[in-house]
Amino acid sequence: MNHAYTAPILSVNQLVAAYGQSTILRGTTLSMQKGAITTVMGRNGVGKTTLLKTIMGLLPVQEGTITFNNQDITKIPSHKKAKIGIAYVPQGREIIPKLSVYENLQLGLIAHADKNAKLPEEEIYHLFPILKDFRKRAGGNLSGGQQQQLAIARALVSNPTLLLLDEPTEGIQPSIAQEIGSILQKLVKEKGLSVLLVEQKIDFATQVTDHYYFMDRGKMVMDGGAEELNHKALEKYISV
Ligand SMILES: Nc1ncnc2c1ncn2[C@@H]1O[C@H](COP(=O)(O)OP(=O)(O)OP(=O)(O)O)[C@@H](O)[C@H]1O
Repeated sequence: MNHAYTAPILSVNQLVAAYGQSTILRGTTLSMQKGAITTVMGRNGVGKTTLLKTIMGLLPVQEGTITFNNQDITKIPSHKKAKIGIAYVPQGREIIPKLSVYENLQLGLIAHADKNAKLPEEEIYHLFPILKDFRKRAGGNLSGGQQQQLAIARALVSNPTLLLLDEPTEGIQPSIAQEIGSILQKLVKEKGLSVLLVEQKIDFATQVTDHYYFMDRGKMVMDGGAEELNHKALEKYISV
């Protein structure tokens, strides 16, 4: 595997994690460069979501280590991980449907390290203008793409340096997906954010990623720079 990184923000080393008796991560190893987008690809059920959950501390690590900014965070619980700068946008977004857009955004403050922090409304609405127009609308009344933007915006409210993002393009229109891709690239470029993305769509991944990993049955089996993202090779793995 190619590990030409100089300053990893996140290193996952030989991670093993399970749901009860069912082992899903079987020695997963990954290294992420600061200020870049790293994408994990792979078929359904190979353990991509489980990897994000384990990094976030929602599933215990059985073996292996997770290092974030040179700090061993293997055993740190998820709420503490949020406070040290890791944010997680799960698959399905988890917008609270009855709360307004504004109230959903406020929930992001819970994870902020500074308990007196205020909602950075201007910054959020600059990135996601649609959320300003809809700030009083119930979250449940937004389209899938708008909910995804809200979920990312809410995660940014905690001021993370690492964003874990699970299939943001699932079920949304290609044009909105492209918009989300551009916003992610902007965040990386302007704020130095690092993004660990789980994604099944090769077109989206090639649009945004700096480095990719390909996962199969709980392990990384291939990785490389964006320019090496080979459609044919990946399609062979991705198509079931
Ligand atoms: N809460 C759970 N309890 C038991 N098994 C689970 C649980 N969640 C996921 N699994 C199983 O773990 C395996 C890996 O699931 P995971 O969601 O990590 O895969 P994935 O690569 O993200 O796929 P997808 O794209 O479908 O989300 C699957 O076989 C799944 O059925």
